[in-house]
Amino acid sequence: MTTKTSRIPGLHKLSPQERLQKVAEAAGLGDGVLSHLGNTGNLEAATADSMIENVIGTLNIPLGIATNMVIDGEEVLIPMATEESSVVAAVCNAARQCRSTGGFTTAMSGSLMIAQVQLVGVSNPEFARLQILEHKADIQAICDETDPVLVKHGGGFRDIEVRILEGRTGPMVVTHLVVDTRDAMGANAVNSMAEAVAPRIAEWTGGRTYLRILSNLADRRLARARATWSLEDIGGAEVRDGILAAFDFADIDPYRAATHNKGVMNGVSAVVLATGNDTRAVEAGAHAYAARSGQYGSLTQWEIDADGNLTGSIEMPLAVGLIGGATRSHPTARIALDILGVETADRLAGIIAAVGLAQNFAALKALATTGIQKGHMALHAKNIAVMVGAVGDEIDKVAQELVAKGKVRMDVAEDILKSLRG
Ligand SMILES: CC(C)(COP(=O)([O-])OP(=O)([O-])OC[C@H]1O[C@@H](n2cnc3c(N)ncnc32)[C@H](O)[C@@H]1OP(=O)([O-])[O-])[C@@H](O)C(=O)NCCC(=O)NCCSC(=O)C[C@@](C)(O)CC(=O)[O-]
Ligand SMILES: NC(=O)C1=CN([C@@H]2O[C@H](COP(=O)(O)OP(=O)(O)OC[C@H]3O[C@@H](n4cnc5c(N)ncnc54)[C@H](OP(=O)(O)O)[C@@H]3O)[C@@H](O)[C@H]2O)C=CC1
Repeated sequence: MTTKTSRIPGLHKLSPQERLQKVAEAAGLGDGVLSHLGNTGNLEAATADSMIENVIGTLNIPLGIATNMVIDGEEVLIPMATEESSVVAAVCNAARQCRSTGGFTTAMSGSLMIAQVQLVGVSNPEFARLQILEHKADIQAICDETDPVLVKHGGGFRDIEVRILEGRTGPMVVTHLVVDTRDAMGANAVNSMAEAVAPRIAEWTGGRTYLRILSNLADRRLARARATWSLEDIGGAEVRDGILAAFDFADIDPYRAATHNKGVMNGVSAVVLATGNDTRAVEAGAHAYAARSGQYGSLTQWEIDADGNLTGSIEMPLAVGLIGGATRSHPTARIALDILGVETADRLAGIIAAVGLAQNFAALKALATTGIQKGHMALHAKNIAVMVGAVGDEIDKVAQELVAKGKVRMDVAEDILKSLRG
């Protein structure tokens, strides 16, 4: 299927239905595709159209529930939106194995976001730095006037820090506005503040300001979670030592650390997405934080306690909100937040950190024992069955036979389906 032309002037001015017609003409889509995209499920086309641009439909991702989680002494059901099999099961599995020790304990470093204002064109950056710091009270007043609603909710300006960076184009003086954004992720609030403060910084220093935007390295908004897995619950010292060796590997090798942290993010991104938060913001923050020492490493830490049990901990930036973004506008995200029963963004961040830790435990345990394929592929078998065209009852039948044969492959699935259909 080739597209006739990608130049469709004014597409954005049409309704989703009209756009779909235009795209169908340009891309040569059939009636089946039109009715498929026309059915937007539980996200109404009008709502979707108010969320992003040039909407022609919606993409449904499964929403699963992870069970067994006890977080800060409370039982919590975790909604997870993901396209990947075994991710939800892995969290259930890890959480089940630390219930006897009380589950997960979480904490937040605060709900502080950083906005950066880049100043260039000053020949005396050290001098400019002090000029900016002297205006802390003015900066506070500008920031708080910019978002009185945030101030009413107990947030607002907290501090500034000014850094001097040596760039290829010359020195730059970078002002960090540290803002408490309470229950919002806070991008819009801090971006507005940075834009309001920037002309004044230029005025005070005689330089020129360019970028005025938040930093996704939200290291003043760290979520922390920890848990203990007893030797009895995990299956003995050999399993523990395998998990420790896996962690050691991740912490010294970026090739392994990337995969290790991908496992953590399987859980983190699934809850971030389910609650209508910004997955890219959280992912960028997580990976930048993992590389903060100069070498990319593990987001989690694994150790042995005085009794020989396995302890795990995680610390990562988690800029998520209960207000703003799609958290309120997407009806399913609102329901996900209700299922979690969270009342503050801090609580949501702590839960997400706990899910990341659980996810990492399950993956490392599988990797250090049976290997990832056994559990993961058994659950992926249904996907394979669908890929080869199984429908209805056939899906379970094909999947079960794939697992029984120990060969979860498309060619094998095709053969099984053929013989099922006689
Ligand atoms: C897959 C399991 C859970 C099987 O694990 P198992 O021990 O064979 O399962 P089980 O049948 O003995 O059940 C144990 C518990 O697991 C849960 N469980 C079990 N099955 C289900 C299911 N269908 N749906 C929901 N929950 C399930 C459930 O809590 C269950 O307890 P129960 O409720 O029965 O009392 C295990 O092998 C596992 O945790 N594997 C890890 C899977 C994983 O990490 N998947 C992510 C995708 S791979 C990846 O992207 C990341 C990676 C691996 O590359 C990261 C890295 O390298 O670090
Ligand atoms: N680099 C990045 O990560 C960027 C991300 N984004 C996007 O920004 C969005 C998130 O922006 P965000 O600023 O959180 O959302 P919003 O601006 O939609 O909502 C936050 C605002 O809600 C109001 N508010 C009401 N009650 C509260 C409360 N209890 N706590 C805090 N604020 C409250 C505040 O004031 P008021 O009513 O006055 O607004 C606050 O500024 C996401 O969609 C993200 O994708 C955008 C740009 C860059």
